[in-house]
Amino acid sequence: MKTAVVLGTGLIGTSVALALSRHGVLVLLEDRDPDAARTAASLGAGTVLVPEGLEQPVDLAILAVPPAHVARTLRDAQARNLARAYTDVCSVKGSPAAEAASLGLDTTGYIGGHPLAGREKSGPLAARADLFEGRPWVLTPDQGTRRDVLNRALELVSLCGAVPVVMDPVEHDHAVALISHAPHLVSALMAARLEHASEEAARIAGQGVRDVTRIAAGDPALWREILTANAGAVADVLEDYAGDLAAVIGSLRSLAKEPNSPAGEAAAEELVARLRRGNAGQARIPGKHGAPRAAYAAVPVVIGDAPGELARLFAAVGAIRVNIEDLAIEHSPGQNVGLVTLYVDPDAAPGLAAQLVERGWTVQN
Ligand SMILES: NC(=O)C1=CN([C@@H]2O[C@H](COP(=O)(O)OP(=O)(O)OC[C@H]3O[C@@H](n4cnc5c(N)ncnc54)[C@H](O)[C@@H]3O)[C@@H](O)[C@H]2O)C=CC1
Ligand SMILES: O=C(O)C(=O)Cc1ccc(O)cc1
Repeated sequence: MKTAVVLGTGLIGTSVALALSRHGVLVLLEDRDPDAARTAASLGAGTVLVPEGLEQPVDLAILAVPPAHVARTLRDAQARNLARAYTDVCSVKGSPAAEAASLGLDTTGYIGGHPLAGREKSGPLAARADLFEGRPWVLTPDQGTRRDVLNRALELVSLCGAVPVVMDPVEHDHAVALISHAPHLVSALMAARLEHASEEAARIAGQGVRDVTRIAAGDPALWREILTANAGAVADVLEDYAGDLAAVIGSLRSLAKEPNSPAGEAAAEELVARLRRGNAGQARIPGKHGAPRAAYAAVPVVIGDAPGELARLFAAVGAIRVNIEDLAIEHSPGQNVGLVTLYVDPDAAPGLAAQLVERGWTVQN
């Protein structure tokens, strides 16, 4: 790919443009908000497209606009003969394709796309060239999609460092309802419980509540569009969730009323069964770069809140010659220690823990 146009230079469009520019692709930028395109250009994402600026169609146009704008942006771009192939990055795939068909557009030159990577921030200033590195990128070709269009989209995915996954649009929308859209709402509803929390409660917030609510910081205007475009599938997931929630509340009420009775015991068992199903579901989430989650052993190490502590720990693990496969850091402001959980080969874990203790580190059991 030598040339591309990015239409919509927000978080995702600018991230794509940065990745392509770094690979030497000449990228032209356009946004209905001229400031967004200028900002993206100033970040090194490409050059602002001027109306008379295109002598011939570019190799690929990437539509990175909100869901309800995809089909109309495709119509306008095709009318301007902007590109030889078109794709989008929208979080839903069924409705833009249906709208494109109903507008009578040339859908042979268009392939739906969706990078499964994002941030809870919007706009070009939140963009990152490496946002898609190792992440799945769904493509939804249909029987009419031209082979050169599919290949161009595959090249885009590869230049962004992502992993292509081919899916049917309807199957995609059900999948993202489960793994992205319903979780977003659950996160938002949980975070909303904190709106009127006392100062004291907010101050002691730890890593768990941060993990559960991180995506609740997303842009409500964009999420309104995503949820509108996938409302039925998201409602299906949340209906099942509501059933579980009602059962859990029932168990907790029994426990609160008579914890030491047979009924309380049954309620506790019921809760544990649901927590175990949570363990099982969580274990289905693939590890880094989409690889199957390996059974790593966790070695939790307490570190002091001082500059260079993390580097000192890594150097110690390196000297013990153990590879860190994954890492989690728990740190709550106001506390003078943090907990670093090192995930390592299970065979190496006991030796690593013992040697770290020998070197003066505190390893939790
Ligand atoms: N935010 C996220 O984490 C992810 C978003 N997506 C999808 O990427 C697309 C863009 O989302 P973000 O970059 O997050 O939003 P954003 O709000 O950061 O950027 C959207 C940009 O599109 C521009 N725009 C809106 N309508 C336009 C039109 N008709 N013509 C030209 N420009 C127009 C806006 O001015 C804005 O600069 C959406 O379809 C979203 O579903 C996909 C993966 C992750
Ligand atoms: O922030 C995160 O972890 C996300 O998962 C963001 C995200 C939002 C919307 C998408 O269509 C894809 C990814």
